[in-house]
Amino acid sequence: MNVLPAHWPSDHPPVNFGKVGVLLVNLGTPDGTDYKSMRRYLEEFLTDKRVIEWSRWFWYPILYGIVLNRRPQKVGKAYEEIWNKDLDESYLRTYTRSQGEKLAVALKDLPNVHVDWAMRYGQPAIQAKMNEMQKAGCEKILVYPLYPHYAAATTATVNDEAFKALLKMRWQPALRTVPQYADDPVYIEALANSINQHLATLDWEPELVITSYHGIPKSYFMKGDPYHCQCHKTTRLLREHLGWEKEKLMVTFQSRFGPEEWLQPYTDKTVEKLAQEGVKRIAIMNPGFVSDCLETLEEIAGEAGEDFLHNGGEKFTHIPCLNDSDDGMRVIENVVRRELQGWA
Ligand SMILES: C=CC1=C(C)c2cc3[nH]c(cc4nc(cc5[nH]c(cc1n2)c(C)c5CCC(=O)O)C(CCC(=O)O)=C4C)c(C)c3C=C
Ligand SMILES: [Fe+2]
Ligand SMILES: [Fe+2]
Repeated sequence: MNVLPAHWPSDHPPVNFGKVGVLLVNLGTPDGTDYKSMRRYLEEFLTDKRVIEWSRWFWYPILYGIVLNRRPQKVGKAYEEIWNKDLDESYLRTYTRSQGEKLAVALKDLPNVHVDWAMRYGQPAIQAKMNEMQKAGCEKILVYPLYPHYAAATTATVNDEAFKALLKMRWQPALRTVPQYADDPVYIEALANSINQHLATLDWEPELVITSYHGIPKSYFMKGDPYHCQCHKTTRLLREHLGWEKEKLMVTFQSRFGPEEWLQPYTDKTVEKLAQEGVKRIAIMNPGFVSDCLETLEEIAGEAGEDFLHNGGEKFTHIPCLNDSDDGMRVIENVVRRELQGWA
C-alpha cells in the first residue's frame, strides 16, 4: 500500500506501509571454503563481543596473530567435507532459505505478512533485509533468531543487530523478537517424532541416545546465561514424552573453542568414555540446532561417530536436525503464529 492522504504535498516521496515482516535469522556461514571466505566469516564471528567476551586487548593479538592465520585453512577443510555441492553453499544456508520459502507458503492466509531470511554473520545480512522490509512497507517486524534456547552468544547478538538496523530509519518499524521455546509442546513432539522415525529405519536399537547441544563457556553460564537450564529442560520433556528411563536420554555439550572450561559433560569425552565402558550402540541428536550444519554433520555425524567406533563401539547413528521437514516447519510456523498475535 502506498496511497498518500489527499492533504499530503504532491512532491512527498511515496511511502509503503501496512505490512508485517517476519525475518528468520540463523548464525551464518562462509560464502566458500577457500581461505579468504573462511577468514572473512571467522573474523566477523570472532570479533563479536557477544561471542568472545574477553577484553579486546587480550583477544585481538591472539585472534589476528594466531587464530585468523591458522583456523581458516583447518575449518575450510572441514566445511569442504559437508558442503552442498549441488548449490555450492553450506547446508545451513540451504535449509534456512528453504525454511523461509516454506514458511511464506504456510502463511499464505495472512496476505499482509512478508517472510524473509538472513544470517547474523555473512550474507544475506540482517540490516540489509530489515531495510528492504521497511521499504516494502513493513510497519512491524518479527525477528526470529533460529535458536530454541536463549544464549547471549546467539539470540542476543541477532537481536542487537536487528535493533541496530533501526538507528538510521526515519519511520522505524515496531520490532518483536521471538523468545526461547525450549519447552514448546510442538517442538518437543517434533523431536520425539524425529527420534522414532529415524530409529525405525535401523535394524538395531541404540542402548542410549545423546542429546548434544552446542556448548558455551562455563563463565557465561555463571554470569547468568539461562542456556544450560533450557537445554536440560528440553531433554527432560523429551524423555517424558517418549516415556524413557533417565539413563536412556543423556545431555552433553559440544564444539568447545579456546582454553576455558565450557559446559560439561563434553560430547567428545562422553562418547569415548561410553565406548570404553562397553556401550556398543548409540545415537546422537542435536535438538538445539534448527538446521544441520558444520557442527552436526562434521563434528557429530563424522568425528564423534568415528571416535565411538575407534574406542570399541559397534553401531553409531546421527539423527538429523528438524531442518525443513514437515515437523520442523510445523515448529517454526507455530512459533511465528503465536508471536504474531495481535499483529497479523
Ligand atoms: C566462543 C566461541 C563460540 C561460542 C560461545 C559459540 C556459541 C554457539 N554457537 C552456536 C551455533 C553454531 N556455531 C557454529 C560454528 C562455530 N561456533 C564457533 C564459536 C562459538 N560458538 C566457531 C568459531 C564456529 C565456526 C566453526 C569453527 O571455527 O569451529 C555453527 C555452524 C555454522 C555453519 O556454517 O555450519 C553453529 C550453528 C550456538 C547454538 C551457540 C551457543 C548456544
Ligand atoms: Fe558456535
Ligand atoms: Fe565444531
